[in-house]
Amino acid sequence: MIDLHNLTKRYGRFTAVKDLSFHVGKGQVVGFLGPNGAGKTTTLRMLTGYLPPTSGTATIAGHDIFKDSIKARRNIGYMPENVPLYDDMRVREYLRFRAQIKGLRGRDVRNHVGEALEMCGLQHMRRRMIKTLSKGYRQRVGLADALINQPELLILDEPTNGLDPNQIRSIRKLIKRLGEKHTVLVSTHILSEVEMVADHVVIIDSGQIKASDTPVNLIKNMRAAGKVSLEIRGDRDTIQAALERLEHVKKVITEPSDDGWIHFSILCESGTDTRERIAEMASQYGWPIRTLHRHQATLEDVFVELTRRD
Ligand SMILES: Nc1ncnc2c1ncn2[C@@H]1O[C@H](COP(=O)(O)OP(=O)(O)OP(=O)(O)O)[C@@H](O)[C@H]1O
Repeated sequence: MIDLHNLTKRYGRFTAVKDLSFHVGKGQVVGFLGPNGAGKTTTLRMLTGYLPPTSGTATIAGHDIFKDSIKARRNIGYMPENVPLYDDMRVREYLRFRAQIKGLRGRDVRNHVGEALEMCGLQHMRRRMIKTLSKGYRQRVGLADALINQPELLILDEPTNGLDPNQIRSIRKLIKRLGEKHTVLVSTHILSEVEMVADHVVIIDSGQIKASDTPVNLIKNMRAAGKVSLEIRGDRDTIQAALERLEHVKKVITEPSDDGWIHFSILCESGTDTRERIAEMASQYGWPIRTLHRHQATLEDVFVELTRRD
C-alpha cells in the first residue's frame, strides 16, 4: 500500500529525513514513532503530497505520490497534527463541505457524511458549531474528514495529541476499529497506544530508521527484555560476584538505595529467566530477599533504548 524508497528531505543544509525506506502492506496498522524533531511530520507530509522530497520516491497503491499525485491522493485520508477546521461551521455542514471538495456529489455526500459521523461518534454533535467543541471532539471531526471519501489508507499525525486519558482511550478504540477496514499509518508519542493497536512499528530518529518490526519482536529483541530487579540483604560484593557467576547473566548493576537493602538490576540474555537460580542461591547462602522481579519490557523501553541521547 505504501512504499518509500530512499526518501530524503533537506531544509537548506539541514537533513530532516534521510534515505528513508519502508513498506506498509494493505490492511496493516503501522505505528510511526520517533522523538520530537525526528522527521515524522516531514515524512507524512511528503507521503500525502504536501511537501516535495529532495530525493527518493514514494508510491501509494502503486501510484507515485509526486508524478501521479492526484491518483495517489485519492487513496489517502490525511489527518494532520493540528487539524485545521472552520470554527464558524457546524459539524455536519463542515463535513458535507469537505466531502464536496473531495469530489463527492448528491446522495454520496449524505451517505458518506452519515457514515463518518457514526464511525467517529459524532452523530449527537452534528449540529454543534465547531468552535464550541472540546479538543477531543475536534480531533474526531478531523478523523471524520479523513474518512469521508472512504480511502483505503489513513495517515494520522499524532491523533491523540493534547487529549486527556479518556479521550485518548476513545480515539484508540476508534483507530482499532478503523484498522479493520483501512490501512493505517499513525504517528504518535503514546507508546502504549501503538502497542495495543499496531501490527508493525517503524521507529525513526534524526530522520533515519532505527527499527522496523512487530511490537512483539521489538520487545523480545531488546536488551531490557531480560532485566531482573533484586532487593537482597548481605555483603554487597559477595552477592554481586555470585550473581555475575550465574549462567545467562550479562551484567549486574547496583542501584542506589537508602533503606538497608541492596538493590541490583541484573541484565540477562534475552529470553532467559534467572529468577529461580537467584532464589536458590540466596537461600543457600541465607541472604534474605525482599523483591525478585522480572522486568516486562514495553515498547517504551524499546523506544528509549533506540533513541536516547545519553
Ligand atoms: N519548514 C522547515 N524548515 C526548516 N526546518 C524544518 C522545517 N520543518 C521541520 N523542520 C525541522 O525538521 C526536523 C524534523 O521535523 P518534523 O516536524 O518532521 O519532526 P517530528 O518528528 O514530526 O517532530 P514532533 O514530534 O515534534 O512533531 C526538525 O528538526 C524541525 O525543526
